[in-house]
Amino acid sequence: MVDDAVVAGRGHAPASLLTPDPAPRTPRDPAEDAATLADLPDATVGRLPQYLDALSALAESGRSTVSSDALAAAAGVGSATLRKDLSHLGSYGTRGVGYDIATLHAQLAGRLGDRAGRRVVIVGIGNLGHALAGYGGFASRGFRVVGLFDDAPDVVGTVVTGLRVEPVSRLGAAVAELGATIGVLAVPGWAAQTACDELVAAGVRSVLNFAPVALRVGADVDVRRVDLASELQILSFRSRRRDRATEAVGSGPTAGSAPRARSTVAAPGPAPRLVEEVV
Ligand SMILES: NC(=O)c1ccc[n+]([C@@H]2O[C@H](COP(=O)([O-])OP(=O)(O)OC[C@H]3O[C@@H](n4cnc5c(N)ncnc54)[C@H](O)[C@@H]3O)[C@@H](O)[C@H]2O)c1
Repeated sequence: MVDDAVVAGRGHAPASLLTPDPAPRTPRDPAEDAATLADLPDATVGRLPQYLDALSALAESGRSTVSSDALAAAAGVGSATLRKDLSHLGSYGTRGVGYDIATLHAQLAGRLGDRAGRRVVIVGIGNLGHALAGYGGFASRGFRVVGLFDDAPDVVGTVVTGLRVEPVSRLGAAVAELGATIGVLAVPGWAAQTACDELVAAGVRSVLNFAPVALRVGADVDVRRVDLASELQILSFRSRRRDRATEAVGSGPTAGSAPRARSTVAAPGPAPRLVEEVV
């Protein structure tokens, strides 16, 4: 039997900002809620975790309010972007005071759904599965890892961060028993489609896929793929493009009347950017 344990660990949100689980749900008008969520641009949703991290850090430093400029700087986005994002959520702050950190944190966390203590199962408990099972960042965002699954006989039955690894044949029954709504795939690429199909058959509609393959799913299933190798490739490409642009500036017609040697270091780099893209 799988223990219903919260994986403990280092958290991003200070205790004062964490909502206990199960959390009291604020009564809302479901129709209004659905409309608000549907209207929220994906790019805004993608930045909400950055705002949450920044608010947590500000709360940890003892602050109770923050200006939009300071919050934007802490989150690494432009002020106009932050104000626009928060206006989608109906958060405008108070002139001269800014935003109340605890209130805004609760509002953003609620919009992202982490007040519901959403339950996560991980399929594939190898190197990555182990690391994910012990990742404190899930718990601090209100996600509970409630089930671990694998198909290797030497892995099934072992205990990882307090949870006993179950055979994938138990997935269907266990997902229902555990109330899991999110599945994390940490299996090899060749096994990912089958494992995904098993998750979907078990009733899971949200899948975080770490395997380096594109998964085929129905329209009612949401898959997010995390691929660190691709991110490295993109960084590498951008670095090459930056170097080429620097070279072009150094050797172009506006570079001066005297012929210049091509150089990759002559031109000053762009001003440091605060924006850090989330993988
Ligand atoms: N996205 C990323 O940035 C990133 C980083 C590291 C690894 N990965 C990917 O994550 C996956 C796991 O990597 P790893 O290093 O942990 O591999 P691993 O070999 O250590 O672990 C894979 C685990 O999956 C299990 N497994 C295989 N088929 C299964 C199935 N059908 N059902 C259930 N369990 C099954 C294996 O028994 C094993 O325990 C790979 O696809 C790898 O490419 C992605």
